[in-house]
Amino acid sequence: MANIISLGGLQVASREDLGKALAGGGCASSSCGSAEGPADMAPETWAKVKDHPCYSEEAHHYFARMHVAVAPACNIQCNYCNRKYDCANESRPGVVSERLTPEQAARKVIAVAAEVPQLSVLGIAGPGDAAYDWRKTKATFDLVSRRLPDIKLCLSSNGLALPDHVDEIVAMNVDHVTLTINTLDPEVGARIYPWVFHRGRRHTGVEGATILLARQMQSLDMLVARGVLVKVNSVMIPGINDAGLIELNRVVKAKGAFLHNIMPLISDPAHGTQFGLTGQRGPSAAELRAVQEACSGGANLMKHCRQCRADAVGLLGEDRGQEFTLDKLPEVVSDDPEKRAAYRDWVAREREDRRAATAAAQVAAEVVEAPPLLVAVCTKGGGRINQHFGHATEFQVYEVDRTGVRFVTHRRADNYCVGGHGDDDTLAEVIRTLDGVPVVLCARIGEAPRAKMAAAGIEVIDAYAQDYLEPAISALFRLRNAPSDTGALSA
Ligand SMILES: C[S@@+](CC[C@H](N)C(=O)[O-])C[C@H]1O[C@@H](n2cnc3c(N)ncnc32)[C@H](O)[C@@H]1O
Ligand code: SF4
Repeated sequence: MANIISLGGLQVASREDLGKALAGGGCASSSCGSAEGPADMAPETWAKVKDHPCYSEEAHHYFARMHVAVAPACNIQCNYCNRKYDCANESRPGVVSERLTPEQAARKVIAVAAEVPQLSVLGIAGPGDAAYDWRKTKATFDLVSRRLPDIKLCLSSNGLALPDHVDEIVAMNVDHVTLTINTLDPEVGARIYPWVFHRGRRHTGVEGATILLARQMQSLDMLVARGVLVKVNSVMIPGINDAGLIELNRVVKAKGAFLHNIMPLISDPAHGTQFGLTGQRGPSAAELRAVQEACSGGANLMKHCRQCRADAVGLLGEDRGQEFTLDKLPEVVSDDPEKRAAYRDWVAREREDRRAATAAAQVAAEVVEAPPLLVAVCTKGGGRINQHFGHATEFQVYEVDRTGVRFVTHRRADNYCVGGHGDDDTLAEVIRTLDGVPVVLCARIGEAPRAKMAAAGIEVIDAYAQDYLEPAISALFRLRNAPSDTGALSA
């Protein structure tokens, strides 16, 4: 088993086989395109983010992250958070199946790294606060970095305790930190944070929110000054902090944040949070998108966040955490860095091909005069249309026009197909999920669900099976809007 590589259910014996298995068709490997990253990003920054699934949308098609639940304690209370330590079935931040000691966590990371060659990042995102529960965070990072020096370390914090540990964070080579900052206004903060605990005292209301905000700004400044890439998370809470998010985006950009992740409040009475119990709703997809669009020109936005659990394992959008619970870990774990190195090598060549194919398709699409089109794709990784429609638990939505193909968002849907049989209720849920998206690209679909989708006004196309996402979407756009004299690709 030492050389087996698995990706999204595929198991292959070598890097070459992995390429073939994922590619099916599409481009052959070549060395065209540029490995330097996006034109507007310094090469040294690209080197830090190119394999980080949260910091690069492109990377999230190839690389996996894992969180270990070593930091249960928290120094503030957020009205949207209820941490659960033994919960297997809720998929939201702050929830884990089991808390781990640093030693258990290190054993788990080594076991996952040996099984999942896509693993590139270890994050500590609670379930409490990684900077407040610092001793355990640091012990875990120390153990893991000694055994797995190629795995990037990152952490997530509300910022209150973080200034006390910035120098240790830098010394440990943690070059990605997520700070949650929900508002610049302490009056608004008082409606989100009932209390904060700082320097041995509990502070409530505007006083607590003022202390928290000052420490968050200090954390951001200190991290940026030391060259750490900062992602700012903001939870969008309609009627409470939404009006201030555009200004917040402007300010964190001015202070040097690398990314801003405006994410929807998850609120359900069953979660037992204060907001869930008082009926505070989360934003609709349209409300979230409107704020994100209004932020254009400000800090770059992360739009591919899956708001994962504090013990998530795998590619974003898949959670393999239950495969790696403590009871399933071998007593003695050994690493296989060769497998990860081979995988990264393969990804580098794949990315070159994908970029070259995207650039060629873009040139062809530039002639088209047509309004933008939204296209959903079914993918299980690798940047390709390689998933059966009935196996998709989420759809990735792109917008295409003559200027190019842009990732917009993902939309979750229940898996309607179990054992090859469609279920009408779940198909109806998929149709609701895809509201406003007229086309889906997938690897395969049965005739019955295709007809039902068509009756709902959504065309599902499997003619681009195994192709890279962007070139396929460009080709479709061109086909739909082909100038009459040029003809078009056929789908
Ligand atoms: C569980 S926290 C752990 C890290 C740290 N304590 C913090 O708050 O940044 C991870 C992220 O989940 C977010 N989060 C927690 N509960 C949420 C909810 N109900 N809806 C949306 N985001 C939530 C937090 O705001 C934070 O950005
Ligand atoms: S700071 Fe993080 S862990 Fe603490 S209550 Fe808020 S969301 Fe939960």
